[in-house]
Amino acid sequence: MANRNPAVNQRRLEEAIGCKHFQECSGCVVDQNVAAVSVVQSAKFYFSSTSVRRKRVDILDRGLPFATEEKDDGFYKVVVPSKVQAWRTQAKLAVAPKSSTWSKDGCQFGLFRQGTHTVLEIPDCTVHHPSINRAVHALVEATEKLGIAAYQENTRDYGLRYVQFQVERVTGKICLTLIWNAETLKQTQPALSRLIKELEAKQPELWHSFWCHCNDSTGNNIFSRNPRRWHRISGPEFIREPIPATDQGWLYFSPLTFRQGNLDGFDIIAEDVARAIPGGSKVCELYAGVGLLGLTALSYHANEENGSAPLPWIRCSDENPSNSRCFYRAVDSLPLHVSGRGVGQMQDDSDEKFLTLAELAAMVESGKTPPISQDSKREEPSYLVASAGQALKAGQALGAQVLIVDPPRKGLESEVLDELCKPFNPNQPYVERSTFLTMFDDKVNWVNDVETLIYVSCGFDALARDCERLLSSPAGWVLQSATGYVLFPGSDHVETLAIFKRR
Ligand SMILES: C[S@@+](CC[C@H](N)C(=O)[O-])C[C@H]1O[C@@H](n2cnc3c(N)ncnc32)[C@H](O)[C@@H]1O
Repeated sequence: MANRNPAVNQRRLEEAIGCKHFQECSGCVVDQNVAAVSVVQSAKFYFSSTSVRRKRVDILDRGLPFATEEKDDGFYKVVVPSKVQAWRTQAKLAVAPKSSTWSKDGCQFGLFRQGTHTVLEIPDCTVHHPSINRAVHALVEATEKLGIAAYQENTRDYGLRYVQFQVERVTGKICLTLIWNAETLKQTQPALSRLIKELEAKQPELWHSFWCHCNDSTGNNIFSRNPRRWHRISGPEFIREPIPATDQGWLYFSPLTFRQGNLDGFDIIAEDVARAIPGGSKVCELYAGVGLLGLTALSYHANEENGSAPLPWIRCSDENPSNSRCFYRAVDSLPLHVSGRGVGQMQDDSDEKFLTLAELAAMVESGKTPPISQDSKREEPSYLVASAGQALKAGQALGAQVLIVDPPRKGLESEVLDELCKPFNPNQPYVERSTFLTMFDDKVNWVNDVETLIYVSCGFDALARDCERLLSSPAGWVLQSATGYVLFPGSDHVETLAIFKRR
C-alpha cells in the first residue's frame, strides 16, 4: 500500500511544519515529526497485539507464533500522503467580536483556545491552503470596514457565528459559507448582502461561491442537517475536483455534502483503495459521500494502463440526500467506457424489460441463450440514499465481491457490523438483487458474497473495536494489511486503511 516513494515519505516524517501559531493554537499538537503522535503509537501496538496477529495474513501464511511481547512488529505502515504544509483545503473558523467594548467594529476569525470559547486568530496558519489565509484577511478587512457584528454568545445577539472555507484546488477559489445567527435569510439582511458585495468587489478572483447557513440554535453544532437552512447566494452550486488516480472525470461537492479536509492526501488513500480491489470485481460502497472512493476505483480499473479489468458495477449509498445529485453529475462526467453506460448494460429491473415472454420462449426454443445473466453485464453506477444498515438490507451488497466502508468517527453502525460478523452461508444462492432471493429476509446474509472488506477509518478507537469483532466472529475475516495515513499533519489523528479477506 502507498509509500510508493519511501524517500519522500521519510522526508515528510522528518519535516517541520514551522507554524508561528504553534502551542498557542489548539489546531496542532506537534510541529515536526508528524507521525510522533499518540494515536499512531497506539495503532502500531494494536496491530502488533496477539489478538490481531492471530488473524493476520502474514502470520498465518508463514506459520509464525502469534503470541507477542508488547512491541511494534512493523506490520502497520505509516504514510504521510501529502505535504505537511498548506494541505488543508477545507476549514471552519469561529468568529468573535474584534473588541470587547464595541460590538460593531468588525470580527476576528480563528480557533477556540483549548477548553475556552475565546477565539485565537491564526492569520498565518501554515497548514491552511494559502487561499484560506487570503480569505481570512479579506473577511477581517471587510467586517471592519462595514462594522459587521459577530454573534455574542452570552446575549445571543448579532449575526456572524462561524465561517467555512472550501478551496477548489484547480482554481484556488474559495466557496465561502457564512454561518449566521438567524432563522431565515431575511433576518440576515442587510448585513449579509453588504458583506458579500464588499468581498466580491475587493477580490473578485478569489471567490468561487457564497453560501449562508442560518443557525439560531443554542448548541455548539455549526451546521444543521435541515437543507432549508442553506442558501446559495451567488456562484456555482458545485465545487469540482478531479477524480483521483486518473485523468478522467470530476467529483462534485456542495457545502451540504461531506468533503475531506485534506484532498491531496485523500487522493492517495483513494488510489490505494482502488489498487486493493481485484480487477473485475463487483463493488458495493457504504458511507460513500459523493462517491469519491467508488468512482476512483471505477476509473482506475477502466484504465487499460493499470493492467486491470473493468468493474462490472459499483453501488454506492449514504444517508445524506444531498450526495446523490453530486454522484450522478460525476458519473455524467465520465467517458462511456469508464461509466459503463451503454456497454452491454443491465438495467435496474433486470433484462426482462427488453424481452417479452414470447420472445424469450422463442429464443430458448431456438437454442439461443437468453440475455438474463446476472454476472456478465455491466450495470450503470448507482446511488441509494439510505443508512448503511438499510442499504445492506435493500440488497446493495448482494453479489458484491468487495465492500468499501468509510464510516464517520464513531465507526460502523451495529446493524452493519452484525451482518459482517455472520458466518458465510454456503447454501444461500448467489443473486445480485433481493427480488431474486428465495429466502425469508431474516435468514439472508446480506454480505454473503463479499470476499474483500475495505475499511477506511477516521476514528482509530472505533476501528479497533470493529476490527476486534470482525476478527473474532465466525465470518472468516483475516487482516491482510493496515496502513496509517497522517492525513492531518500536526494533529493527533490518523486515517487507517484496513483490508480484510474472508477465508
Ligand atoms: C467519513 S465520510 C466518508 C465519505 C467519502 N468516503 C469521502 O471520502 O468523501 C462518512 C460519510 O458517512 C455518511 N454517514 C454517516 N452516518 C451514516 C449512516 N449511519 N449510514 C450511512 N451513511 C452515513 C456521512 O453522510 C458521510 O458522507
